[in-house]
Amino acid sequence: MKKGISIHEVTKSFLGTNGDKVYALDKLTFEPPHGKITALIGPSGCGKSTLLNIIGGFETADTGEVCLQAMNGQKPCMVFQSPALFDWLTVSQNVEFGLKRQHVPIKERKRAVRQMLTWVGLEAFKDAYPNELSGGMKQRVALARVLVLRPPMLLMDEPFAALDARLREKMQDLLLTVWEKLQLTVLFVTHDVEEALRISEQVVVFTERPGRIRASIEVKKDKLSECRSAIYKALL
Ligand SMILES: Nc1ncnc2c1ncn2[C@@H]1O[C@H](COP(=O)(O)OP(=O)(O)OP(=O)(O)O)[C@@H](O)[C@H]1O
Repeated sequence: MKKGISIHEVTKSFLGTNGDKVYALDKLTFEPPHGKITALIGPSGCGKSTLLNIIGGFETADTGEVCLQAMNGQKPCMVFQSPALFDWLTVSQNVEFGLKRQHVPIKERKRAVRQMLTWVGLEAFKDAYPNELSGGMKQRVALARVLVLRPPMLLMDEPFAALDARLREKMQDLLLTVWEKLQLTVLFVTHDVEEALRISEQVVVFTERPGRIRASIEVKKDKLSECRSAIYKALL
């Protein structure tokens, strides 16, 4: 069976303040490469978050289809710009939460949480509460909390946009390290061309609203300046 995700002619509208329909996406079709990181970039309001919300099951498309093949019934997981942790739970309890809900046996749960906290470098903070953590640390907990569920696909909506430049780079490195271990399919919304070039193997540039795909650019690490120019050209 074919693996991965395909998005076919997805259209989505919302009701505007004057009662008219506002089209966020218009017959959007694309197939993100399986097991790779794809960056989605485009003008503000062109429907990038709407697309992630439809894939994640938080919104429904008016028409069109999103096919999630060979995911064994598992759902994609989403990471937002603001980490939204459970403030009353410790770091390890936050990471454990989803596994507990899935009734994963306690021994297995603890082992998975320990491993994930090591991956994101938060072992020393396992008993801390979210309000004791910096923004970057909270985002690492948010990442650990979804990765521990071993999702086949990760949807990331400007996850590092609120962090300062140095921390953002550290988080990008962390994402790449984790991605190398898990090889999951990632859709990553960003406004930052350099971030897209650094983390992804493909950059999809959207048109103005209603969002369609203007260009799909393969990132070749030995030809970064050509890729950069192609992205800026598509964004014009
Ligand atoms: N729940 C909603 N109700 C009404 N309009 C909405 C809703 N969600 C999104 N929209 C509208 O749909 C359009 C696309 O929004 P969306 O958030 O998907 O864009 P985006 O590309 O992610 O934008 P940004 O880059 O600024 O985050 C916008 O015009 C937005 O105002």
